[in-house]
Amino acid sequence: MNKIKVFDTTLRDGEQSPGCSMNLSEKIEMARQLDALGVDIIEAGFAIASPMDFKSVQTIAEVVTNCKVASLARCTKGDIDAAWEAVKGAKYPRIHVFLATSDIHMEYKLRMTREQVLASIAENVAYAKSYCDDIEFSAEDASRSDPAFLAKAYSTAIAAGATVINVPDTVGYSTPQEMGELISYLKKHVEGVDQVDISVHCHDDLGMAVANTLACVQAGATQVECTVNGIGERAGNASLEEIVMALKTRQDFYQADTGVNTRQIYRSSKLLSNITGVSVAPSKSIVGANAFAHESGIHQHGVLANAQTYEIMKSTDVGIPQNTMVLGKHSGKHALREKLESMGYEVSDERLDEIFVRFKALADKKKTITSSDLEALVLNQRRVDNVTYDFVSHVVNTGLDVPNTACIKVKKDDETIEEVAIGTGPLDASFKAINHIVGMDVALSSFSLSAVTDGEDAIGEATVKLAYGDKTVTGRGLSTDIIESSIRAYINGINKIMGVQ
Ligand SMILES: CC(=O)SCCNC(=O)CCNC(=O)[C@H](O)C(C)(C)COP(=O)(O)OP(=O)(O)OC[C@H]1O[C@@H](n2cnc3c(N)ncnc32)[C@H](O)[C@@H]1OP(=O)(O)O
Ligand SMILES: CC(C)C(=O)C(=O)O
Repeated sequence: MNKIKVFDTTLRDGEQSPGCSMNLSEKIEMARQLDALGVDIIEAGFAIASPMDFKSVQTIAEVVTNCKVASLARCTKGDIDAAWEAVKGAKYPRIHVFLATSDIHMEYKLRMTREQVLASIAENVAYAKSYCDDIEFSAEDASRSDPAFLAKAYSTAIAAGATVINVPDTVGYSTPQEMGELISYLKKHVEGVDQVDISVHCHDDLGMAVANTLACVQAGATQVECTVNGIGERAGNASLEEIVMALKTRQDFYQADTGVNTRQIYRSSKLLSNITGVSVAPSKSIVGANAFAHESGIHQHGVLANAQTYEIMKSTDVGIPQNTMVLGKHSGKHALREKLESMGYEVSDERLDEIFVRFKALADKKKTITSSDLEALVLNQRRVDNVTYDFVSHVVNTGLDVPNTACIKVKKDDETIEEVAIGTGPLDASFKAINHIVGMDVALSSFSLSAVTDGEDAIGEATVKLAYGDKTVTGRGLSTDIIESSIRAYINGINKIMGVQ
């Protein structure tokens, strides 16, 4: 089994992501979490970039106890001095020196010839080495560089003292096959390559950062550079959680693993989202809200029988306490029964069928059904067990300066009865129409409405007190539509009066 070192650059490349800037205390909190996560190296920042960046690299170097702490530096003495000043207090300091090697970067950005670039690498890597044993050299835009020249650049860096050579796909241009082939090529053509770690740093512009990273591992890379939640410049960096879990889950294929404590993955992801205010997409691999959630009935049935039917990882392995069964319009009876039982409701098959019908009707209106929705459904089902009148539909016309009218349709036995009434408001009109249907002069003595579940599509519960002769009953109704829940409550009350009679 090959041990792959994890170089986390959430606090440097990750922070270069627009909207992901962190202040000093946030960076320290995140660094402590990365330490607990068990990454091998934390790139804490780019010390020359600003006094705050310098201070955060310096403080992180002091507080982190297990991992190496690196600072980025251009090939300039000033950058390297700042990087060393910032990391020198670390238990295991590293200076990360970089210079671009692609023709386009050298010509337009650096305005340097190939010879000048090689000379700068030799000089600056040696200068960094005069401070620190552990030196990483990155050839920026390596994947778009001439491979022969790239090999020379890395050979020069190793000769000057580099202990890690990093191969960035800076603009996320490469394919997995190309990246794998590049690593194989460098293993053959870089002098001294056997004495150093080969690292890979991929960006996600074409959505291939993780695939590219894994292809490099297959080809012999021994360090992977990545960020929590995949944050980073433009479309982001390779995501730490995806690489780590791919290696763990497919050890049979990659024959490699990391030293990351995967149970800290979810906590790290959450902390970063809380700090930056940038949340991950629900469908994001490993840490997205839906990564271990099942809504469709066929999948839920499978998972209840054996989680491995639809889960290739255990949620607990990434620190998510359990997988979730989301009840919604695609769910089936197996999951509904399981949920009801977990809430303490033992239901017969017949009763489950009844609840299931109402559940599906509600799920068509509401995106997800929560425990309190379900509770409301079950309890309401009990209340209407002895039904005389069954609500079918309503049409209400209401507005300012127009007559409020309601047309209510109910079922009694096999007969459908419909009545129209005018009232002072939509509910008064509806209740009058119901009174016409049942042929009784029932009086409404009180009415209240409350939300029993949360969110935009919350269920409203209407409660009515109805008086008829010497009888007073309470009726309740539930719906995401408050007029419907009021009508249901009124009909529920009427049914109770009929029951008492
Ligand atoms: C691929 C990557 O992620 S690389 C890291 C990118 N991250 C960042 O840039 C974030 C932090 N950066 C900064 O705060 C600023 O860019 C600083 C402080 C580093 C430099 O700021 P400035 O001095 O104003 O330069 P500016 O950013 O405008 O331009 C970059 C300069 O660095 C030079 N440069 C770029 N890379 C390197 C390198 N590896 N080695 C030496 N010089 C380099 C450029 O040629 C340019 O030089 P010039 O000023 O002589 O034209
Ligand atoms: C500095 C290097 C490693 C980098 O961030 C890149 O090339 O993307």
